[in-house]
Amino acid sequence: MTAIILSQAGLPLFVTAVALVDADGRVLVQQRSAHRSMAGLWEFPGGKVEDGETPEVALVRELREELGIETSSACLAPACFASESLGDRHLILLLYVCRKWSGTPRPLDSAGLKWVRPVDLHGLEMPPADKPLIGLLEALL
Ligand SMILES: Nc1nc2c([nH]c(=O)n2[C@@H]2O[C@H](COP(=O)(O)OP(=O)(O)OP(=O)(O)O)[C@@H](O)[C@H]2O)c(=O)[nH]1
Repeated sequence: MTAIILSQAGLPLFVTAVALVDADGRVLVQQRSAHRSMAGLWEFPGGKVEDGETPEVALVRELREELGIETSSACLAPACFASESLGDRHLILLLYVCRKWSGTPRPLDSAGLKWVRPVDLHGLEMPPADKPLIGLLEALL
């Protein structure tokens, strides 16, 4: 059982993200653009869960906004999560796996996209919260 630690600033920050997996077993990552925190790092597409949203609804929205693709909650399989301090907030990062969507991903809100084999995620510069997720994802895919 994992305890969720509340920061003094309030509730943890819930972020929902996805490993889109293609027919060759590769995973899509996007590069954070220059104007954002952690610029240049590679991350899984996704974002903050807004008030009134489930993590799945938020992820469907984020994939439309960030990549221009369509999927549905039923196509999002919960995979693993990370629990990491961001300093002033505590991040809970929920990672899903998705193998079914329509459209071709485009970098609508990032500096670029690339498809990588799960083992090659270890060689990418990713946010600290993502590091423990890589091995878990490798074991699942
Ligand atoms: N989408 C996504 N966010 C991640 C990952 N790993 C990770 O630490 N995060 C963090 O989760 C938050 C996601 O917020 P967001 O994508 O909705 O918004 P944002 O980048 O504009 O946030 P910002 O205010 O930190 O710049 C960011 O603080 C981001 O750094 C990841 O793999 N994917």
